[in-house]
Amino acid sequence: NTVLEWSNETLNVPGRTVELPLVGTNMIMTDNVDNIRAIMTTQFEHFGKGDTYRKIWSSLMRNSVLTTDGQAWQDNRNHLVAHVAKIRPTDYAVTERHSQSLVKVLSDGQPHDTLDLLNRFAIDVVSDIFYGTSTNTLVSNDQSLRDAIQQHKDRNTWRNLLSGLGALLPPNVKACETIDSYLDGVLRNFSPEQSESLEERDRKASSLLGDLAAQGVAQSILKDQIISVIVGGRDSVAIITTWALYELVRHPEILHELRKEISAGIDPSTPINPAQIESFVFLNRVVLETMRVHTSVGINVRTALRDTSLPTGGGADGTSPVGILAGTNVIMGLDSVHHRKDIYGPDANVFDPHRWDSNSKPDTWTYYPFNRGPRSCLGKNLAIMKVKYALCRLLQAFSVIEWLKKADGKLVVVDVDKEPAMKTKMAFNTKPADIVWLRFAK
Ligand code: HEM
Repeated sequence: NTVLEWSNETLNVPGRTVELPLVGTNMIMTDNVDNIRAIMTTQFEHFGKGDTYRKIWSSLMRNSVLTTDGQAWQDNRNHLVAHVAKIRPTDYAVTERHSQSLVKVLSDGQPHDTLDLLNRFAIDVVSDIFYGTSTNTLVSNDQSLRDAIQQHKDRNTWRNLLSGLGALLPPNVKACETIDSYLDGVLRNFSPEQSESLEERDRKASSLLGDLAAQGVAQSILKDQIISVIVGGRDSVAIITTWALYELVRHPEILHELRKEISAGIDPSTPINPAQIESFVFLNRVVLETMRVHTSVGINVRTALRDTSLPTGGGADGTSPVGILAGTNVIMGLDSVHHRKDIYGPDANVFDPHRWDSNSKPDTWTYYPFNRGPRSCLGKNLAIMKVKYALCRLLQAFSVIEWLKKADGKLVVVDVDKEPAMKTKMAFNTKPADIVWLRFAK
């Protein structure tokens, strides 16, 4: 649970680039922004997810945009771009519906595993938007899909850590079958004509799945696209919203300021429209700061697809180019950049949305919650909308939010002034190391 602190300390050398002495694999770690820029953009073709990652993760993410490189990746991205990169007006109504389900579940006065509920919220919204039939995990007793994705990730995180050896180990076969049978069911039951209303029929027909199916795209490619929006659109939204709530509870004065902005701008009984979300300047700063302090892909790895070099970070003074052999794994310490004191100042580790008061547009090469360049997040706009929408509705619905922790087998309310900060763990994404138990009250 200290991987982020470790990466930041380890990189505190001239050139901020180090070779990690691991047996059986070449590994370089860097948070030098010139090197990150090269990997993400100027030398984009030299680096990719690589064969080992694909062998391990295709059991969950198939041959989708999330696992492929080269032409296969480009083809996948082309299938998705028109739908995933834009927000349709109906997406707000969908997000409103699932936000209300979230509020309902949280209204029982009990502490909840916030990340789990927000994962369910996120998957319910993306399934509804991209193929018109929500997983409805927030309201259903059947959590088999959620459990299968989790079990799959838990096993594969270990396989990933073992790198080439991990690729030889089997994935969680039962979880694979559950996910595959879910995807088959989505395709089998997809029928816009049988919708209950004209609005629903049009929404399904013009969705990602409706559009690709109408173009005659093969079934296995359709499954690749569906799983990429489910996996891509789930964890990060939940992680960022969970960290935002956690930071708001720990900073009552910021929570108060945000509540004021939201309550002056929207009515709890009418859906929130795009202009209203756009108008919330402080909400934007809270989300920007949450994604800086708690980057959901805080460590991102690329494999060199050929012999190449990084522009800087080598030699005694850290300014020479660094030779990179094909197959070398290069770890980008993105969270580490976000905590660099030479970039963000002496208070780089402090959560302070006001740091964005005079500069509400982050610098491209020192702020990367969504990556940069050709492989940046396709769902960025939707992601930000979902996070903001959920926060607005939760803060409107509940006037009290408490953070609880387990002590002697019981959950007790935390004294936020005394409680040490939550650690971050590495598990596919970078996320809270412990369960974030929150209790909401009206
Ligand atoms: C706050 C929420 C989100 C964050 C912080 C986030 C962040 C990221 C990051 C860092 C990547 C690059 C991953 C890599 O290089 O391996 C990525 C890729 C991607 N994201 Fe997101 N994401 C979020 C939400 C979403 C949503 C809602 C969708 C919608 C379906 C989505 C779809 C994708 C897709 C399809 C890719 C793959 C792009 C490619 O490889 O070409 N993301 N995201």
